[in-house]
Amino acid sequence: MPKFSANLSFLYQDLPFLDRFVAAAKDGFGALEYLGPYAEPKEKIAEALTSSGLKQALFNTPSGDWAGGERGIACLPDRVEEFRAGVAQAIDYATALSCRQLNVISGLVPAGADFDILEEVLVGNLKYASVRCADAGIRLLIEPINLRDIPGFFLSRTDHAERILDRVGSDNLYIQYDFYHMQIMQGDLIPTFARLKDRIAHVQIADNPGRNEPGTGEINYPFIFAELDRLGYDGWVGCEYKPKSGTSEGLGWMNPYRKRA
Ligand SMILES: O=C(O)[C@H](O)C(=O)CO
Ligand SMILES: [Mg+2]
Repeated sequence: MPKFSANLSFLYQDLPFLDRFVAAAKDGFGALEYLGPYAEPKEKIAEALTSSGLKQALFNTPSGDWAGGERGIACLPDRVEEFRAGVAQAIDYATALSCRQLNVISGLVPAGADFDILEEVLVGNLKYASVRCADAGIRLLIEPINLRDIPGFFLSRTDHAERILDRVGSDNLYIQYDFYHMQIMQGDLIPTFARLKDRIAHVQIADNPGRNEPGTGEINYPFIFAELDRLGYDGWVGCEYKPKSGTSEGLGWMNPYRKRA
């Protein structure tokens, strides 16, 4: 049976951030995730997590000026120091929240930049971060993201993610496989997942087009959930979608997967 994690950067947007924790628990999620916890002190987040009774599945390492349009800094040559300081901050928060996974957002390709140099920087940063995370008992992940939603994003395909993993050469670096992004970029969702399953530590879902709830578009999620079970995936399934009309109201798709008392 799939285990669902509520992505609080997408769900419960009508509630203040820390109130989303209990709302997710009430709706039957087992864990939560979000872009980053850094706007709040870690003690406050730990308290909200404890009150909710949920697990912290994952969050991203600091990803630059998100509101200003940045989408990660890990491939940017002039941001290496900032990236590495961010890894320390992320590990500090993750340790306080008993969170065992951190995701790295690669960054946008700057105009005129040399792609090989950016890849070199990303590989160096991931070598550094995968060791720091391993020391703290945390898995490090990278996520390919579709180029329609984020034009110019550095990492958009699984074959590129595989090459990065090979080049980093760490047994503590994994792929975050977001079915929505991969439907847009590649299709062939389950064969690709099956081939890469030992390298995938976290999956995320949303339907396409629209990035709304499962069942609102072209992706056959009942089939995907059954395949995740059949293939022995036992990680969290991150619900990273834009609810069409209210988070709780739109959770009907989850009913077949709720544990029966
Ligand atoms: O947007 C996504 O798919 C991500 O998972 C993310 O964390 C930021 O872009
Ligand atoms: Mg995602």
